[in-house]
Amino acid sequence: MSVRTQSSEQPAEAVHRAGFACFVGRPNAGKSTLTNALVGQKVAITSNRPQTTRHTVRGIVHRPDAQLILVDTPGLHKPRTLLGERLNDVVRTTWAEVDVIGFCVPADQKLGPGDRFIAKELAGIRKTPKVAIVTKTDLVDPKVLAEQLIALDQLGKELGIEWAEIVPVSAVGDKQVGLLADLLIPMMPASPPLYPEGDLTDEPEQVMVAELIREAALEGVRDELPHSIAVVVEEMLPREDRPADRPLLDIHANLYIERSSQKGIIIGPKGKRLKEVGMKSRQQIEALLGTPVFLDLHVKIAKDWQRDPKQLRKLGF
Ligand SMILES: Nc1nc2c(ncn2[C@@H]2O[C@H](COP(=O)(O)OP(=O)(O)OP(=O)(O)O)[C@@H](O)[C@H]2O)c(=O)[nH]1
Repeated sequence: MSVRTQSSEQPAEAVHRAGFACFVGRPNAGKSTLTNALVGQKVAITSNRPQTTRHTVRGIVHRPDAQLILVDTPGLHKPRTLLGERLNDVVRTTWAEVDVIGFCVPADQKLGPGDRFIAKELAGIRKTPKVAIVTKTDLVDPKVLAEQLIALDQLGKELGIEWAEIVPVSAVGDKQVGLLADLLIPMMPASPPLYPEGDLTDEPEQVMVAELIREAALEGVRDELPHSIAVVVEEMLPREDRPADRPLLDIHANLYIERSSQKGIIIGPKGKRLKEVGMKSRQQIEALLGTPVFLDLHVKIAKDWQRDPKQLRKLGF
């Protein structure tokens, strides 16, 4: 077993490389946080609750000799609803298309049935190289980390997966994140840059804005409304008749819930909660887009949207 540490030397390469990598792992494994750390900016929303990520968000790591495009997929899980099935399809399609798959396992939790379920699926995808990544190494001592690295190595042998690398990282502690990029880049095909320099994501702005609103809306009510919130940005338009040095972007968004009984929770007493959601997400959107924003946010009921194909399509799934 070879485990990578910072001291490993990488041979210099003259050829430009560009390609796609995706991180997989059970919910809460730290995939979104790792994507953000690699890209150096918040592109995927994170939370301490599983299954936050619904959209395939790409982050782009730029190097003089390479572009590494990260595809952040939702966690693969046993489907209970139509939404669950769709999400799993998205995950498998992504796996078949990328140049390398990073299998993420948190250092602070023993390998469990959830990890095995995903690893077994991975074993079935023969062509794509796989890298095992132990995340959140800042949470454990070296002994526990070593045990986790060995467990991953053994899991690979048991299932017939040959890990191209086994890499421990801490996205929060910024340990070995750069090294991970160094290891993934040589696995990319020789290719000119696929995105303009400086682009960090190709996710449409409206989707990222919707995700920021959803993240703010979920805060504090996850227990009551675990997966019942969807957000659609209906319109984003620069306000007319504004002087060039004082632009304002008008954003109209709808926040969908499944039942009228959930409305009170989202809006809060005298609309206080919704106001806070609006204020908080507006600040994040302004930081993301670099322009002042007027956010017009409405709560709507889309009855049982997670089970209804028509509604799912409308909400972008
Ligand atoms: N201490 C520590 N916590 C981390 C690290 N990486 C992620 N976390 C935390 O772990 C939780 C889950 O992280 P996410 O990045 O949202 O996990 P995910 O795998 O994308 O989760 P899903 O979207 O549910 O699939 C969050 O509370 C993170 O702050 C790390 O390197 N160290």
